[in-house]
Amino acid sequence: MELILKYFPDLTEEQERQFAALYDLYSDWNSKINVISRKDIGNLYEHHVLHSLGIAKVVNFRPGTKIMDLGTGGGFPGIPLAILFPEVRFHLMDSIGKKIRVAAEIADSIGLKNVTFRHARAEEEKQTFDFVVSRAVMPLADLLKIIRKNISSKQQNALPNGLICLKGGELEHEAMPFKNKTIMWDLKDFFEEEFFQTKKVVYVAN
Ligand SMILES: C[S@@+](CC[C@H](N)C(=O)[O-])C[C@H]1O[C@@H](n2cnc3c(N)ncnc32)[C@H](O)[C@@H]1O
Repeated sequence: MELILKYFPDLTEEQERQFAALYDLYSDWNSKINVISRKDIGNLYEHHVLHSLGIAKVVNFRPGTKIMDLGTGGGFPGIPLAILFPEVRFHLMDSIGKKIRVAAEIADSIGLKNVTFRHARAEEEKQTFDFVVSRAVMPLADLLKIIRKNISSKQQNALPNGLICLKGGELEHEAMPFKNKTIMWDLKDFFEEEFFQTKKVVYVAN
């Protein structure tokens, strides 16, 4: 939890309480339904919560922004982002019902009011959003194909509407076809922990 305050020192008491509650909630739920690797639960704040918040280091979403988290699993990156941006609306989707249930239970336990959940494949979602966020779900090209229908043409942020992904490792190849619409940031420029050395935030404009 100190790690979150190290990089996001301006949290309200409510946000601090919500982030702090995540450890016990994920430990408990993860022992019943696997949403993150069991041996990684001790690294919850670094590998999952702070990693998700990497998106907030590159874009500051305006109040009223609508965001879909495609393949959220147990709520990453959607839940940490929803805590950080209480005035932004998040729609968390996953095709596996028991995972989205964990995300919904955790959001309910910490009193998150700006999140909706849907158990379905993203291909079936018809609503539109300013951004789609995603971590560890599928290659960029496949994501872009699915979400083309979900990106609203009305702009309300400094960054034009599009896809924002958390990715690791070599990406030049994957992003090549969309090179002129892509911006990449290295998370090591924001977070000093070793885990972030190779991690990136990738944005593709719609
Ligand atoms: C490796 S997990 C990552 C979960 C989470 N984003 C995280 O980083 O912890 C990938 C998730 O994507 C979901 N998924 C894959 N294809 C999907 C689709 N077409 N629509 C919705 N969810 C999908 C899977 O059910 C799975 O929960």
